[in-house]
Amino acid sequence: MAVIALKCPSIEVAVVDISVSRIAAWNGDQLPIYEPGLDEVVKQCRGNNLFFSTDIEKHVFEADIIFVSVNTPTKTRGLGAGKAADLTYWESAARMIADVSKSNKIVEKSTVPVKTAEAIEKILTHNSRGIKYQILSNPEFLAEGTAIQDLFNPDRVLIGGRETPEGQKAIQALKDVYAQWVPEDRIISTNLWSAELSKLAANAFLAQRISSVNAMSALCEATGADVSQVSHAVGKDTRIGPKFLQASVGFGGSCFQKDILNLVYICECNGLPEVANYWKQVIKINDYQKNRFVNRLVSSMFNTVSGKKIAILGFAFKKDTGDTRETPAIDVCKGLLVHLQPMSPSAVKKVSVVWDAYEATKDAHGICILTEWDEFKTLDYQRIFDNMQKPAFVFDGRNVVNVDKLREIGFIVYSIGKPLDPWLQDMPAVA
Ligand SMILES: NC(=O)c1ccc[n+]([C@@H]2O[C@H](COP(=O)([O-])OP(=O)(O)OC[C@H]3O[C@@H](n4cnc5c(N)ncnc54)[C@H](O)[C@@H]3O)[C@@H](O)[C@H]2O)c1
Ligand SMILES: O=c1ccn([C@@H]2O[C@H](COP(=O)(O)OP(=O)(O)O[C@H]3O[C@H](CO)[C@@H](O)[C@H](O)[C@H]3O)[C@@H](O)[C@H]2O)c(=O)[nH]1
Repeated sequence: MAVIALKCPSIEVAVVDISVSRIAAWNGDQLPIYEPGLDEVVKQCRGNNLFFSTDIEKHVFEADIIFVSVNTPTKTRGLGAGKAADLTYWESAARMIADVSKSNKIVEKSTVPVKTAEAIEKILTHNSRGIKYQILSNPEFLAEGTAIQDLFNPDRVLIGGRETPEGQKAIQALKDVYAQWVPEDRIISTNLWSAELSKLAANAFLAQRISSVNAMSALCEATGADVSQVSHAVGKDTRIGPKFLQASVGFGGSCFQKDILNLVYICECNGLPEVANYWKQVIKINDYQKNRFVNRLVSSMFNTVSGKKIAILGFAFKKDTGDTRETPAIDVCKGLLVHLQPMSPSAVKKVSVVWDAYEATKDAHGICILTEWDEFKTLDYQRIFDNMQKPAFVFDGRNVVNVDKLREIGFIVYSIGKPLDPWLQDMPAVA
């Protein structure tokens, strides 16, 4: 919304939220999320044509187009628990819109199950005060850490709407907003269901690439191949392409797992268990990869981490974001705590957080790199080695360190999908 405000000075953008603390932060000096370039955009527009408020009804009443971007987490209870998207927030927003809005254009910005627009349409129509609503699906494709660049220069903007004259008119109104900075040939319009499904499909395809390369990384370790070389060679095929082939400890973030589970649930509900199982494997391999990493670590360290200090470098789910939702680091840390013997309720207290990598690694037995922050590429590893217990281990879950250099210093190094350190060769790493 901040980028729309920046690119469309004639449009007034009001961002409203039920969270008082978040809105206060958006109006303050320290924005509630870290995202490169966002501060500049917000500070340039705020108070001019970009406003943050908790006065939801007032702004919804005044708006010509309403974007609904509420959270759609995985349901934790009841029908579809653990898979289906929880549309509670969406439904509550729709009911409020029906009560106060005078505009007919409602845009689905949140990632939602296919056919949500139909459900929303029903809520709105049954509560309408004479307005004939047009629901548009305009899913968001930005990635955290590169959000501003992604929004400035999107691969595509997708707008789905009804194939009626009124639907087409609404699509055109939203197209006119994006056309102020996005080339027209990148603004795609489809029917509603294609737009909703394309968002889930895109995330499933992206996550599938990561699970594919991660599955290869296990085979690389078993055979002596190097996953970076394999990715490079495979990605050179223009039909495959080089992006999203970086082996890792597993994908994280608030979107991939949630959206694939949602896709799986939709497949099951539509009587397509084979298709559901196909996509489930993407998540299973991701879980396998995180387990495999923990097992490698424990088995290398004489099969126990009790009484040991493990330094975790990086906790965010990727670099250049402060977001830790569904980060693989959570599962790795939990996995390590499970290996503590005896397991006690105080195990979680054995975790402490510090700012500095040198402090974290001091007297540690092992290091896990779980986020690919640039900082970790240029640390003084000799200094770190000198201050650690011996043998000193590095488990690189992001393939950021120079393995040869670290081995020269004296570290035992495990790097995902790379030829194994002799120390690890005879040790089991089954998940
Ligand atoms: N985070 C991303 O990078 C990203 C990218 C693409 C799509 N999405 C999708 O966008 C949606 C939102 O994701 P997010 O990461 O911003 O979630 P979030 O939980 O960080 O933010 C959602 C906000 O909605 C507010 N909210 C909930 N109900 C409300 C209501 N009735 N009225 C007003 N405000 C309400 C919450 O207070 C919260 O601040 C999800 O569907 C997600 O899948 C997110
Ligand atoms: O080659 C790769 C690329 C990514 N990742 C990991 O995959 C996760 C997701 O990364 P990324 O997709 O870059 O970030 P997100 O912000 O989760 O963005 C995804 O999810 C958003 C929310 O739906 C979509 O809008 C984006 O298009 C989609 O890329 C992170 O843990 C990355 O470390 C890898 O392990 N290897």
